[in-house]
Amino acid sequence: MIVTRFAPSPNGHLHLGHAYSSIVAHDLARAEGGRFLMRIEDIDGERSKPELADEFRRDLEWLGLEWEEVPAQSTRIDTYREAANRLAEMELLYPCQCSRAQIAEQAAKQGPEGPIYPGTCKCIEIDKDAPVAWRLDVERAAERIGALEWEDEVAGSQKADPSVFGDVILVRKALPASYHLAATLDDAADGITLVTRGADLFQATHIHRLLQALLGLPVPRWHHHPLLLDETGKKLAKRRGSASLADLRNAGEDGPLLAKQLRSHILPTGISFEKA
Ligand SMILES: N[C@@H](CCC(=O)O)C(=O)O
Ligand SMILES: [Zn+2]
Repeated sequence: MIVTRFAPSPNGHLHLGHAYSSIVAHDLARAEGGRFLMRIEDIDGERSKPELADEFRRDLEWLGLEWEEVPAQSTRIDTYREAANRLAEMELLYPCQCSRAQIAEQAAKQGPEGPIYPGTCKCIEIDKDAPVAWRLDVERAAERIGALEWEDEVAGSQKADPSVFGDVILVRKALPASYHLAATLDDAADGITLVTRGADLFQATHIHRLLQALLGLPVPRWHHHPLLLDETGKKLAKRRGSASLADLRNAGEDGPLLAKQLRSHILPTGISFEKA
């Protein structure tokens, strides 16, 4: 059976892009008589605002979607810690105390999400009194596992290229896990068979595929859908003034009609799909 999910982070309001994403995931599951889950990804420290989760539920309901909600990430901290310990025992993690500024200074290469960390801390003694993040030694991990592939319903078969982000952080300073570790573990625990999300997370899948191999997790398929862009050609974001679903809902807009239009790729003026 097909199981999809919508996994919003409660650090800002949902906008049209999220509406589209949740509808795509919902419909892909429903078309096959499968299950559609919502998981609140609330381990972003002070950026997580738990009260937004309730707003998200009202937004999805307003769109006319039905879902099963699985436990939020904040209830799963032990499983993240356990997985990080296993990777540490495999000697695949190393501590890093660099600041963003230091990394930008050290980096020689740019990745999809900014400077690639050059591994400077691999052999450095850590300061026991200062916060530590744990990075995956990607080259070592990839060597141990060998070549990997993954399947995207939209883009086709992919050869995993886990080095795209350099040595990613798996355990953040003062936070139990990074997005990569938490989402990969949760998708497995939730029995997700089709990971559905925006194309902005396409590259992240290379890392997730490696983590699955390292941790012996089942391998789903992926569906990375096109993003919605605003009138300036940038992806929708509340901080750039994109209307939130809560605003539209409170203004009395018709949620099911909006859902129907998004399904037919009819977008409000100024909004467009990113070209693949
Ligand atoms: N929580 C992530 C999405 C994670 C995912 O779909 O893998 C976000 O809101 O951007
Ligand atoms: Zn470092």
